[in-house]
Formats: sequence, structure tokens, C-alpha cells
Amino acid sequence: MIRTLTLENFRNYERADLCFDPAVNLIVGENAQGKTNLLEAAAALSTIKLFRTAQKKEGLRFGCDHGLIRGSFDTEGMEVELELRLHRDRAMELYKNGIRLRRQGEARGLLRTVLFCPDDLFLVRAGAAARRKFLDAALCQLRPQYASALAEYERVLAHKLRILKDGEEKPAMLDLLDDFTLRLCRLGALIIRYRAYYIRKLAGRAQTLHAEAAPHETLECVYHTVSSVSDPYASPAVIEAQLQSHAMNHRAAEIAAKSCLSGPHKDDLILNLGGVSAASFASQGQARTAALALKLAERELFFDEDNVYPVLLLDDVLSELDRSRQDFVLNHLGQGQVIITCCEEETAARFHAGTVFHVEKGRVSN
Ligand SMILES: Nc1ncnc2c1ncn2[C@@H]1O[C@H](COP(=O)(O)OP(=O)(O)OP(=O)(O)O)[C@@H](O)[C@H]1O
Repeated sequence: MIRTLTLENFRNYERADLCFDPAVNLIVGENAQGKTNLLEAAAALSTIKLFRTAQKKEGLRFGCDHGLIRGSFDTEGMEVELELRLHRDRAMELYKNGIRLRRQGEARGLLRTVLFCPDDLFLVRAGAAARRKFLDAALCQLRPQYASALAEYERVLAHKLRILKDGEEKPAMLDLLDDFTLRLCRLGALIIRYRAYYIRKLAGRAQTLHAEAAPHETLECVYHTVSSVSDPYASPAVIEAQLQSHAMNHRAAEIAAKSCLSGPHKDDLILNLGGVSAASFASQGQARTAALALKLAERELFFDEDNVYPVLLLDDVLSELDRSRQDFVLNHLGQGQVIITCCEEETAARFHAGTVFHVEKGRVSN
């Protein structure tokens, strides 16, 4: 549960101090006043990322060189204060209870959040990258080792791509290629195995939730990874060996294509409705219901982990939904802390909020 949030020179806020209700909090304001910026800051306390950009510097208020997001929250019976100091000219610094942390992994997932924004309603129709992001957001919080493996994988992948792109002009660089491929296979095996186990749990939960909203259709979630991985639940060593043989068989093709052709960076979560591909055939309404089931399933899997609901951050989602789908969401929000943004007070009234914040031009009042 988040108790307080302080911002300095973050996005359109010069300064903001918020004290949250343990149950439902509403952030109301017109468009472009700073509602999502508040959710972005709250989510950053748990993921140590800004969900709208990979560049944390973009969070700095225009014209400012330094800024911060500070929050206090309860986790495992303890109150923690976490501070993210953003700088234009150097990397972010992280402080927990006033002590500087050396690695982001030490802070990630201390606070657990599930973010639900209008983009998520396109999860079914969007490309595979959106579904990988959805899986990664949950797994990075639930499994710190996954977060480290993924960050390292992305770093090594970027190096390998550089080698493949520059290899024609500087052939000596290609001598390094196999080393990077082997490292990717080792990290990729861990990522694939974590994803397989998570998707198995997610699939069951999402199917049950989906059946509540659409009893006549069955939602099926299938993990799609590198074709040569015969069993994604196998030991990391077995998966790694299969990735290696796949990569070596495609070595020449990767050099020719100047691209890294296979690996978990191409994974997908295939969604079927009534046995056919939801991405290709679902109606708009069907796609939304499936997306809602997936997001609510994500929240329940967090609860299963340690019997605590994650803080739910709802960014203007309800106004995008018809009445029956609004009810579907509202019926599953009974417990845990919720922070909701919304433009109209009428939608807000359905939540029985404990605290209402009004946002106008980067100023908060309540
Ligand atoms: N780094 C920044 N510095 C200053 N202002 C910024 C920065 N980044 C974004 N903004 C501004 O913050 C404003 C508010 O953005 P935000 O997305 O929070 O609005 P919102 O209230 O959620 O709006 P909507 O209801 O339209 O989604 C935008 O006008 C945007 O230009």
C-alpha cells in the first residue's frame, strides 16, 4: 500500500505531495493536467521504470536538470521510503530509507503494482511486443532473477545486433559473434522457462475470469517461443542446449540478414477465442473482454504469491468500457488499494473513493 508520494520537477509537476487512502483513491482532472503523470510516478516506485518512456531523463520537468519521485509504502509489515533521483547529466540514483542502493534490482518489486491503461485494451490486437511487455511487467516484479536476466539479455542482444550490423564493414567484429550468441542462449533459457511457468498459471486464471464475462466462449492462452525448444518447462541447461543448436544452424542467416533471428525477444502469447486466433478474428468487444480477463488474472496471480493484492493503478480505463464491462472490472476490485484516474466525476462516483484528488495544470488539491 502506498502511503505518500512526493514529486519534485517530475513531468509537469514542480512539486506535489499526496497522502493516499488505503482503499480507493481517485485522481480527477481534465485532459493533459497531469493525472497519468502521477500514476507513472507511483508505478515507478515498484518497477523503477517510467512506463511511458525508456529514458528516465524524459521524466524531468522541462528545463530542469534534477528531479525526484519519493514514496513511502508498506511492504511485508515494514514501512519503506524509496526515492528515485533523476538527473539530466547522469544516471538515476536510488535511495531506500535514506541509504543509497547500488543496484535497481534491490528496489524493484518491493512495492507491487498492476497498471491498467487504455493501451491494455488493445493487448489482443496489438503486436507480440505488447504482450511480451505485459508478461515482463508482472514477471519482473514477481521474480527479481527474471528482471536481472531480462535486463542482461537486452544488453547483450543490443551488442549482438551492433556486431551483425557492422560486421560487413568490419569483419573482425564477427569473431565476437559466437560469444554473444552463447550468452544470449544462457540468459534466454532462463527467460523462456520463467515465462512458460507464469503463462501456465495465467492461462488458467484468465480462462476462469473470461468465462464469467463471456460464458459461451473459451479463452485459451498459448506460449509461443523458439521452435526448437521442445519443452519450455525443462531445466535451463536443456533449453540452453536447444537454443544453441538453433542459433548455430542459423548463424549464416543471421549474418546475411544482419539481424538476430530467434530468441525470447520474438516470443508471443497466442490468444485463441473459441479455437480461433483472437488477434485475427475477435470483434472489438471480444478483444476487450479477453484483455480485461488477462489484466485481472495478472492481479490475482500477484495475490496468490503472498496473499496481498498489489496496488492497482487504473488509468482512465473505465471511460473506455461499456456498462457491463465496467461492472466486470468493478466486481473484481473489492480488495487492496486502488488509484484511479478519470476525467468525469460521474464515473468516479461508482467507486466510493476514500480520497479524491483534483489535478489542474500540474497542481494537486484534495
Ligand atoms: N517532462 C515534462 N515536463 C513538463 N511537462 C511534461 C513533461 N512530460 C509531459 N508533460 C506534460 O504533462 C501534461 C500532462 O500529462 P498527463 O499525461 O499526465 O495528462 P492527463 O491528465 O493524464 O491527460 P489525459 O486525460 O489526456 O490522459 C501534458 O500536457 C504533457 O505535455
